[in-house]
Amino acid sequence: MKYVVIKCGGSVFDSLPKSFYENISELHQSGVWTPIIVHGGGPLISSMLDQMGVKSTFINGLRVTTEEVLDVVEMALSGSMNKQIVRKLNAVKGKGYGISGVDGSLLEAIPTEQAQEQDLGYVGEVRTVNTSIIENITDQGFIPVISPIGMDESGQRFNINADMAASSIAQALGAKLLFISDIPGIYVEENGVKKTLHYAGKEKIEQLISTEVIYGGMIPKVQSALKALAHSVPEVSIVNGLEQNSLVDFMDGKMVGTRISLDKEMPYV
Ligand SMILES: Nc1ncnc2c1ncn2[C@@H]1O[C@H](COP(=O)(O)OP(=O)(O)O)[C@@H](O)[C@H]1O
Ligand SMILES: CC(=O)N[C@@H](CCC(=O)OP(=O)(O)O)C(=O)O
Repeated sequence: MKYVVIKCGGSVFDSLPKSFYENISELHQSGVWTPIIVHGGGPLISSMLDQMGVKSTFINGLRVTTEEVLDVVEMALSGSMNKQIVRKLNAVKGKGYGISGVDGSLLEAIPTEQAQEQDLGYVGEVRTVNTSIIENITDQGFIPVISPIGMDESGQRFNINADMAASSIAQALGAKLLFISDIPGIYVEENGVKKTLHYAGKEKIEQLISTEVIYGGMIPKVQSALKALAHSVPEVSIVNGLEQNSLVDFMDGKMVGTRISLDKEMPYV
């Protein structure tokens, strides 16, 4: 089976058009590609924490996660966000099947190195993806919709950045990986003019992080993209979910958003 992991960012979720879900459903029905949705929900978590008067901070794009924050993260992601996406898919005759990384121990997690070094609390990364859970769902004709909460052997939950979770799932399946976000790709500024890169190689990305042109939530996104490419993921792009055909164009191999690569030069231009 040929999989494509579609990571849907919380930044753009509220604005995604119905056609976004129709495109995923049509892709699934075409029978060539099996989509898997991995979603975030950072803005919803932040607003729920705000309402509760709990302060929340980020270090290099990762949320410092106490036990109290973890409760809200799980509610927002595995409850609200996950079910909203399933409903939106099902409303266009897609066959969404919501599952959290905890269910069936889909995402076995360990604390990230950064969590240990910088006191991020319960921030995890994926150690193992139990792909049989995904295969069972897709074999039954469903589109898995996955929230990025992981668990270790002792039952401890971890908050996993959704870009990192999507990358790990794509690596485990050798799937294509598409990041849907609220920007048309990676921005750079040249002579005071902001432009979007159509292509970004590893060296360029490292330079953009070190010069802070890439910051915040874009850091784990590009790092996850590079890690995926180094581990059997054939293609990774970042696209704007608000552009009508971004998913279809990506699947057709057209130039859309920013294509990430390990190479300095774009391989096919
Ligand atoms: N160089 C850059 N180009 C584009 N966006 C960037 C860049 N550096 C940081 N960002 C920020 O990254 C955000 C996307 O990451 P994030 O907020 O985590 O979104 P998502 O919820 O879609 O994963 C953009 O909205 C933008 O504010
Ligand atoms: C550790 C960490 O930062 N986890 C993220 C999980 C959600 C997420 O990644 O959502 P987006 O894709 O919308 O950014 C968080 O708590 O916000």
